Amino acid sequence: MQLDLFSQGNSQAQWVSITNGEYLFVPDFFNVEEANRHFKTLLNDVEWKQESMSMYGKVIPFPRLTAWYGDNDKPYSFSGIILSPIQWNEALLEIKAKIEVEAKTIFNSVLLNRYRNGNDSISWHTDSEKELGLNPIIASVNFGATRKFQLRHKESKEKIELKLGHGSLLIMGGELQHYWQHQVPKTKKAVNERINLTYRVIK
Ligand SMILES: O=C(O)CCC(=O)C(=O)O
Ligand SMILES: [Fe+2]
Repeated sequence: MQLDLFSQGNSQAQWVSITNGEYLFVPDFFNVEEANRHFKTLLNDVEWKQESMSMYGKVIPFPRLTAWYGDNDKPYSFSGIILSPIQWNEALLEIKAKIEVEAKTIFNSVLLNRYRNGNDSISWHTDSEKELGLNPIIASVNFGATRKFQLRHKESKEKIELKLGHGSLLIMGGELQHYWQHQVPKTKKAVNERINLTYRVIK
């Protein structure tokens, strides 16, 4: 098969077509030195918060730390909470510039999740808030521990599992957010911290 290098980003990864969506996975998008540097910087420099949500009159802390950065001040609603972005820092802009080439998309915000151990997780959901528009491109960057990322088709219940490791990039596109839910399940294995960044375009 002939690769059309000019129609691609800077890696040679291929988009994978699935029923009702597509994704591109680049396991070593950042080399180890870059990934180590970003991981350390993000652990220290990001204003990590313990957010919580109210359900049936109870306050339930999210099983992870979060932060929301971006270049506009449109508030963003997520899992029942409203987040206002903090202005970009240097590390987040450096990562943004690199993934924009691959995604052929200019992002204006990023949601960060910090999974402190195997007990931290994110349960089944779609990234289909109306601020993201139709068929959003979402670029997910991973540093630190490898965790399972699962996709599940809403109708057929088909499952796809990826292991998102240190320095990897996963871009989701097409109709994927409308037809597939995703999660990072808890694990009983001893796992170190992991940081995930999902770059998004808020309309
Ligand atoms: O941590 C991950 O890989 C996924 C995070 C996620 O799905 C989200 O922030 O919406
Ligand atoms: Fe998500």
